[in-house]
Amino acid sequence: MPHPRTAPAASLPAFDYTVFGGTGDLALRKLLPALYLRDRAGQVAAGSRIIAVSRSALTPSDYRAKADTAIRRHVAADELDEGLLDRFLGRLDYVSVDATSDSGWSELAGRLEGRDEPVRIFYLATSPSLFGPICDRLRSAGLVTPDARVVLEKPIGRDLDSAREINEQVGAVFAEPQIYRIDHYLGKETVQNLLALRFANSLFEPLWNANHIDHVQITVAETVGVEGRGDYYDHSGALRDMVQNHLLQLVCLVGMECPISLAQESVRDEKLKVLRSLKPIEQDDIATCTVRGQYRAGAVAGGAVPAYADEPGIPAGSGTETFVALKVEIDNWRWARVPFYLRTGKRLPAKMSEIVIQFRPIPHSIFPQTAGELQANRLIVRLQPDESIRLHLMTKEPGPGGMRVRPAPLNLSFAETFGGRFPDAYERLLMDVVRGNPTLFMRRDEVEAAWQWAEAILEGWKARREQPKPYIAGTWGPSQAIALIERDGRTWHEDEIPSAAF
Ligand SMILES: NC(=O)C1=CN([C@@H]2O[C@H](COP(=O)(O)OP(=O)(O)OC[C@H]3O[C@@H](n4cnc5c(N)ncnc54)[C@H](OP(=O)(O)O)[C@@H]3O)[C@@H](O)[C@H]2O)C=CC1
Ligand SMILES: O=C1O[C@H](COP(=O)(O)O)[C@@H](O)[C@H](O)[C@H]1O
Repeated sequence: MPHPRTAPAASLPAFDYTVFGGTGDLALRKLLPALYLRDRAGQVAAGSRIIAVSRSALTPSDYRAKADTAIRRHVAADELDEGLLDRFLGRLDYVSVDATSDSGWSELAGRLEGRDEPVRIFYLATSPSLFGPICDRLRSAGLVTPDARVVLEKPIGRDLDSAREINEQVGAVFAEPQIYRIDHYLGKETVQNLLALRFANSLFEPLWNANHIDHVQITVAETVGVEGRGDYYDHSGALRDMVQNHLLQLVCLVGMECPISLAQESVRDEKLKVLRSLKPIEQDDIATCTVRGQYRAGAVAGGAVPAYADEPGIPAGSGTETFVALKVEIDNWRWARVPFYLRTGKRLPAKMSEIVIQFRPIPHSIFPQTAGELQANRLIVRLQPDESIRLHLMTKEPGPGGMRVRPAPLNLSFAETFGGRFPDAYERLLMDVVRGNPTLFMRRDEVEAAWQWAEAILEGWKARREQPKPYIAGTWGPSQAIALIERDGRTWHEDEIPSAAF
């Protein structure tokens, strides 16, 4: 019987969310559905507005029609309610503004004038090259009030220098506490639960170190290809798109010390220490600690899919990686010589993200060989789908006939325990901005520390002219990724992949 979820829809202040890039894929597919769902949950205060902005010449009612279509497409049918959708659409407005010219700014200012009460938020869902120009013009238009907030979508740059430049440009207009850099993985329920698992239980923390943990695996696997974002993706690749941000944030949450509280700076301070302790992967380590891959044509979920090179928007002969596997070390007392094996890729056999904590074997066995093979304990945190936490323990096989042991899981399934739907990451994060809580957003120093570490890998690949190794779509990446972990006498955890995880 699921435990009833009791979270009340906390009352939040009214807001004016100005969404630059309001006609783009991100706004229509993620942001509007998330705001609609929060409105449906009763969290959007009366008088709140969403002002979409882009260059397209649309009237507010054209935009509402676009939003209506997008919400109907991207929100589950049982969460659509005609009355609530109408109310939500009534909160939407649209202004045509060009971020790179004077066009439209006075109209936008007119929309926000006299609205001192609601929380003023600017969400920049545009190319990062527009972040600086948009902030400059917001300032010139007199729209940056002391309490205004700005939300920056990833990617924040494509290397350390460009990230610094963007941070400088935005920082010249907004103070750091006003800046919310999104990493949507931090908004996922199961990712936040890592804090609860580690620091709301006394069971694991004494064992959470190099004395008891043999290694950690983090897999973020996707079945999709580049989904019409070929132009962006080909300039990015898996290391920039997924590792520099999402996977490193997961490493931080697994690896960090207990923060002194959940207060915003405490958590971010601890994550920063992990990022700064990451052992640099130098050029000489590239061959043993990294694998780049690119998918060839194959089959995913029973359907044929083209090679990356044949996806729309991908130039012939592209050397961009769609898969990365890494062996990473955190150079500190807690994690000395404990490898963190990371892998992520597109067109893999399943959509599945999980963290595996592999404990060390027992120091001495009292069991005869006939009892069966003793396997070391393993904690598996399934982030998505089928969110769960499983602890593999050695257990006596019931029945007479001597002692036989085998591994069996203690299984905490989120769906069975809590029931209901889990809010999408954007729902949580968009409301945290309204709340003024930046804990689940990245601070400038975190982003830059992550780039500094990731950049060494990019430079190593460049210096060695490392071409991506081919893998067939629908497989777990190039064979070199298997070798990366097997060289150390370990294997990737792949035995509990749900067949329906597409
Ligand atoms: N789509 C996704 O799932 C994700 C996207 N991101 C990032 O978010 C950003 C936006 O992505 P996405 O929505 O996919 O991109 P799109 O290309 O779909 O949208 C870009 C938006 O920016 C607007 N725009 C472009 N130039 C200007 C300008 N000069 N002035 C004002 N508006 C402008 C476009 O409208 P118009 O042409 O009418 O001006 C459009 O609304 C990118 O940096 C992307 O990497 C991050 C995570 C996920
Ligand atoms: O940020 C990104 O994340 C998505 C994967 O997110 P998920 O929530 O579906 O796991 C990825 O497809 C995209 O390329 C990347 O930009």
